[in-house]
Amino acid sequence: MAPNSKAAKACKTMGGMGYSGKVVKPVLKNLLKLYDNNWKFIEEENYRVLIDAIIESEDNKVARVTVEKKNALSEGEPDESEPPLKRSKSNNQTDQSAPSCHNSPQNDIITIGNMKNKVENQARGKKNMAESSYKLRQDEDMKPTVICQKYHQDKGKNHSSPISHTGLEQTKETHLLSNDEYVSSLISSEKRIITYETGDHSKSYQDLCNAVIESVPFPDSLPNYKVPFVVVPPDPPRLLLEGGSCGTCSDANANCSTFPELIDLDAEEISDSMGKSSDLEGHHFECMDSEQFKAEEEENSVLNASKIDIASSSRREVKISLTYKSSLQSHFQAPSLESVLKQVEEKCLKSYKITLPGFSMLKLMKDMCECFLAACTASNGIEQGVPRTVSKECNPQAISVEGVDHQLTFCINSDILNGLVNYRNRTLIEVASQTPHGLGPIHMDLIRRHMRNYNIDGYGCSDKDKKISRKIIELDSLASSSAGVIIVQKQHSSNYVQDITKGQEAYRIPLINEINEEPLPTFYYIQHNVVYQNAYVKFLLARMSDDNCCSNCFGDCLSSEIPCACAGETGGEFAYMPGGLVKEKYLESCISMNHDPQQHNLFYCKDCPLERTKDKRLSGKCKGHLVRKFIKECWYKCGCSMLCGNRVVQRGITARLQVFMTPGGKGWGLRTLEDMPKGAFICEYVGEVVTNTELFERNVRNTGEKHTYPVLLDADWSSEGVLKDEEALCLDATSYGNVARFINHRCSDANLVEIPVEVETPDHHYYHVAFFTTRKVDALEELTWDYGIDFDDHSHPVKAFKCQCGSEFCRDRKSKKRRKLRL
Ligand SMILES: C[S@@+](CC[C@H](N)C(=O)[O-])C[C@H]1O[C@@H](n2cnc3c(N)ncnc32)[C@H](O)[C@@H]1O
Repeated sequence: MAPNSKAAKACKTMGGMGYSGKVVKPVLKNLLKLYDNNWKFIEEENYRVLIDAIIESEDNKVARVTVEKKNALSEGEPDESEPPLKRSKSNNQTDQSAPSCHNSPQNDIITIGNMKNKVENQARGKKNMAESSYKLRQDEDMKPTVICQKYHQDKGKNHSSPISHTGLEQTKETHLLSNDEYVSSLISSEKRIITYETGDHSKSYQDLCNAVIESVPFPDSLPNYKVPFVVVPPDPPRLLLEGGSCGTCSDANANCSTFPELIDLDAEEISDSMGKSSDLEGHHFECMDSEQFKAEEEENSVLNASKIDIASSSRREVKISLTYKSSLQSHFQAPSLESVLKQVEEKCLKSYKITLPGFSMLKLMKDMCECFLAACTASNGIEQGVPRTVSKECNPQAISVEGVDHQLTFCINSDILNGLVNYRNRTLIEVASQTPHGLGPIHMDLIRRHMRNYNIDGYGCSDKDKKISRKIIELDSLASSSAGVIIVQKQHSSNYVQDITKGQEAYRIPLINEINEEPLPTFYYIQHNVVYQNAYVKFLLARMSDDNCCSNCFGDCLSSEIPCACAGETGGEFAYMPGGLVKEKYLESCISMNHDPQQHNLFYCKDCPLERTKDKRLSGKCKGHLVRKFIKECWYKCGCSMLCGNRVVQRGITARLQVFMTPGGKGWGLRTLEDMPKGAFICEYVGEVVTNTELFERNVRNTGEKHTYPVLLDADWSSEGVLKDEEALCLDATSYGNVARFINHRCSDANLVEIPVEVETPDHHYYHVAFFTTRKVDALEELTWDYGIDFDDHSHPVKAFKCQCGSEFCRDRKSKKRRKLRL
């Protein structure tokens, strides 16, 4: 279309919205100048940029009138009521949360501990953890995670993504400025700005960089420069999906259909993000020079906060802008980017004792960009065909989640459902009479996923229940694109917790109990292992030789043709496929180790610490320890990026999980809310790293508990010969743990297998226990792993539980017999 007709069309469209040509033309002219006559940016999303600019220009007019009036008033004119200001694009916005990874004998896993005085232990544990390599957060994050009904009152509390972990309030405006040509072109293609306040730097840095060793705090105070510096990543990160802008996609059709998944924001968050991001976009598209910026800074000198702005574009660029605002900025001079980076580097090196030889502020910023993109696109899911993103276009009215009762609104064909849907003799769905506008396939997809995540699956676990659930889920696929009926579903649950992680994981992990009145579990949710006092886990950089890491790599190691040094552990070949799934042959060998340990390399120690711990007086015969296969992931010291496909476990949980009360007497269990392919990472087993001796003492101290949560790390025994009791390490998730503590046991045909993952230590004394799927797992299936319990071994001081796994290969003969008799 010729430019003139484009302009005429724009004016006509704006005219339809009540803006006269007189108002539209100057704004349009400015925009064309700003965007280098690139109509694409102006036209997209039905002239959204133009509308925003018009509103802004109108606001400015009103503001000018107000100022003039005030001036006139101060000169003695009579007071008149001020005209109400229209919504301002750049100011008075509220917070927006960013959207944002045995086998053998019973000895391999000890399930003997009991925790009687949990609260006492938590307090004690907390106190004693001063020497931990990972410092536990001594603040509200450390309050027990799943406690009592108080948690339900936390509704509306912002859910923080890994990036926006701080969950801090925002100040009311944001500036991204640069005179740089490249930056201005970047600005013009921006689609999203997310603003974080940099109040709690250590936390946000820790989360952003996923630092696995000691947390390196983010610079406490950013340099007092008014013009923010902008970091432009040299190449678009390779793991991103073609055409995907992350976060808020301004082009709903283009992007949301590519990334149909919606992160569960509650109503408040959604409405905040709706309002905020559109405003931010409009604001950030402006490219101001330092003078303008200065003027605006002074205008807003009431604000005294530092902020980090992160923006991504449809061209898959990420921009980070750090702004420090101060009211005392009279003699401002813009520094060069290099000098700023240099100063910050020096500050980091000095103040935070960062001794990494290759530390660079620029790299840190790049990592931030990559983390941001990773969080937005959750590449793991993308690779598995379950793309995820947060979209503000996703019809905010459609989803609202509030405390105990959450409500979903979705669209199904009125021909199919009319009236009520009953489920288990109760009304599950009522048909309301509103007609939704424009609920298309994108929304349907979102809704379908939400239905899965939130409600229907919570109503039972039998196959029959599942079928009904699925049937209801399927109904939405029959929906017509626009005509339909809004179905309002309410779920009243006696025991429901929105997120047991309290925002620590990338996705919420809800807990639901529809079975009984079992009290909610009490423990501290932690995302990473913490080292208890006596456990010897020293993460020394010096021990990590260059042979152990790929310092020359850049980006995603898995995509390079020649595997890097990290693949050395798995015979020069990476254990992961490019999408992050464990390779078939590798997975199969880990599964077969568990099924048939005798066929594998077993190490028998002469004086088995495990047997010793069972009974101090007797030195029982070692039952053998598996010489395990390890996955080595690229590490902190490696040159590759945070998005590297060889950092699957480090990136944390990306699967949609739910803790639920099992119907078969196993207590709480964990299930997936989405189909998972074979070889997919589910979660790490996280807990306190304690010595075998400490675990034994804990068990003695705390008897009578129904459920226990320890796991033994025994992989080093073959390499170092006999380990002393105090050296053999265990993970105890009883008081401090993550979601893996809810995974129940299943004999032999469990759908998860544990694989040891080496991250920060080259020996196998300490490592990460990661769970991967042994086969394709359907949504709503309970996740299980084989604890390796020998139910015939009665020498153990604590009796093994009566296995209710229901597997045809159940090793608990008594349980099997009992079940048969019942049948
Ligand atoms: C790591 S916890 C698993 C979560 C636990 N169900 C809960 O409610 O917290 C291990 C405990 O769960 C129970 N459990 C796990 N698998 C079981 C099974 N197959 N049969 C019976 N109880 C089981 C046992 O009490 C065991 O000590």
